[in-house]
Amino acid sequence: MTAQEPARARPGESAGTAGAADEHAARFEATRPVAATRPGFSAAALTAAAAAVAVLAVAVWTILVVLDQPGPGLVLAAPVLGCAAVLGVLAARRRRRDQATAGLAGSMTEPIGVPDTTYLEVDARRWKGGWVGIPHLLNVRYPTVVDDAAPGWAEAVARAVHAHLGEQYVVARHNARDGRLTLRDPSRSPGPLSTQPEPEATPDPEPARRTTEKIHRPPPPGDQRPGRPVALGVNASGAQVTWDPGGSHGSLLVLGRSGSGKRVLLTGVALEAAVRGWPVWIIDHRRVDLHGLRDWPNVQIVASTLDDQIVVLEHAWREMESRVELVESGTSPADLEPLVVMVHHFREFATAVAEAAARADQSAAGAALASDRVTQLLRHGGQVNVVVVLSVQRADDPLLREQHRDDLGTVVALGRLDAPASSVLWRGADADESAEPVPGRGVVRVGDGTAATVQCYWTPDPREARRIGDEQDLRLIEAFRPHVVTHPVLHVQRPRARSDSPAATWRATLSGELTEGYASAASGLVDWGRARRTEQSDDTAGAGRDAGGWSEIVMVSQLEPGNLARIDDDTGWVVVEQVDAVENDGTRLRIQWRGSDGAGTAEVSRTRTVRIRHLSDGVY
Ligand SMILES: Nc1ncnc2c1ncn2[C@@H]1O[C@H](COP(=O)(O)OP(=O)(O)OP(=O)(O)O)[C@@H](O)[C@H]1O
Repeated sequence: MTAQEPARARPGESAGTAGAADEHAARFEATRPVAATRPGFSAAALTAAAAAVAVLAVAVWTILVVLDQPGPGLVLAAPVLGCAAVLGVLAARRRRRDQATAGLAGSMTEPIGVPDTTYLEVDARRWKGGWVGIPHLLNVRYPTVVDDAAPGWAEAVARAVHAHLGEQYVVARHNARDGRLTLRDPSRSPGPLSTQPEPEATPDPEPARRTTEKIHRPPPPGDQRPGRPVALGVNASGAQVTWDPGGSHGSLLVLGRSGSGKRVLLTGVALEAAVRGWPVWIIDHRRVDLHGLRDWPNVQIVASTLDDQIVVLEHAWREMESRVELVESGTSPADLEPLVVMVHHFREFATAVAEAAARADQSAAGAALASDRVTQLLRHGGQVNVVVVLSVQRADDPLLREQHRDDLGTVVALGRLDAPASSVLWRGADADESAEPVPGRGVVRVGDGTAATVQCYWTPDPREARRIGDEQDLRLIEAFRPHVVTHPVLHVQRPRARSDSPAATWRATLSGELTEGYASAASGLVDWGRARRTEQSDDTAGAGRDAGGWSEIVMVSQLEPGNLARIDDDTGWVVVEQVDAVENDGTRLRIQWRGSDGAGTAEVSRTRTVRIRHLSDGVY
């Protein structure tokens, strides 16, 4: 052990020398908790309260007897005495529970590795079974100098508690940095969450290292059952945690501060939805967070300007309304394909809409447009397969208030929550639930079910993955690329505003439409429709012909003979004739191409990106 290492405290171990033992004791001494903080009234406080109430009852009775009113005296004193008796009983139970907790702490000193129970704070909760009962949740604080890094340390503590109480416990959470361990009765763990590994779940070979490393999203199974739940991540025991968009808790709210992993989780959800063939509409309020999903097959639109975002939200709401009408006229909801509507940074978006409405002199209804639409989508969308996925940054967001709680479905809270937020979010039931501030680490809760820790899967942004060229990320992205585009790209078409006034612009925005294909004024990222139109305008005979089709960026390693590609600016658009490996160079490919000005060969890095064009046949 080096001088910097913390003392390894194991009762029963003989310290090498008296000096070392003293040093060890001194180090522990400094970590002794000042006073155990226990929630609720102490047994002494309850006893004192019982005595005070009993004295009050006797005093009331005595006064009324002196006033020659023994009957009313008895009527008044009896219930007060009853209260005193109840307080006395509670005090006695509290004392018994404190004794049981002290016994529990005693059973934990050895496996935890502290000299005695004064170094531990044991907060025992959810007592059930009999008058005193046994606690079903144990929050333990121990000194951070304890050596808790050994494999199986936390499980050994759980076993010791099991031996002491005869009730089995599992490790719900272990925060080594702050010296906190939470044990709970395993019967609480199952619930709506999938705590058993799904058949396709990839077992984590090194669970102990999960705290620090990315866990890559498992590739989609060959069998693309549309109803298959969406994987979110893994729980503390390595089992896959999933979200069922088609279930009764179909919407997903992702809560977390900046950098906690909201964008990464939303990217994963979008890819999972797209590979199932579901259309995905995205409102990306910060404009660039999810723009890597633009042009991704089945992601129909990533709206980045406020006007476009309002149109997308309006359309999602209209889509929901028309689906409701369909169901009313006899269509089975099961026949309605899921539509995933994602709003990243919902609160900022709603505030921006309210400000735009105020500038346009709109009524309160205009200002609340985003909140109202989202609330209605949350409330009714699930019944007609319009699935809402939202991200927000703050746990005190009005959306999380009590009146919306039943509509929220599945909630993933990433990172650490402060106690009041946690208590509001989990309705006080698991007020201690909060995850460590590790990116992607969170607590997930489905409806009113049990909250569980989750490490969300890492999902790369498709565009970033291509730019960086990380092999593993690129493989993952390719595994998720849908083979067939079942839902064409959409763009917003707005009527021209009658004037430049904010009110006219607002009205024009609200009557905007979502139209198939790319906008003619779109950026160079989506140039196929525009390029075709330009060529046709030169050729007057071709005017009015189909201008469908789109382009996308792919890696050179994805090029196939027959692709229409722009290998570089010199070649312009050419047809790929053959793609071969370069001898003795695994990093490059030889591409034979033919263009309008002749043919040629180019040796290009496998991971370089090129743009290819597709005709609008719906098939990649
Ligand atoms: N599941 C994850 N596994 C590993 N690393 C992650 C995970 N999620 C996020 N990260 C890391 O954290 C960084 C920030 O994540 P992300 O951009 O998703 O945060 P955010 O909550 O969307 O932030 P903001 O609110 O500022 O947009 C990522 O770039 C990545 O490095």
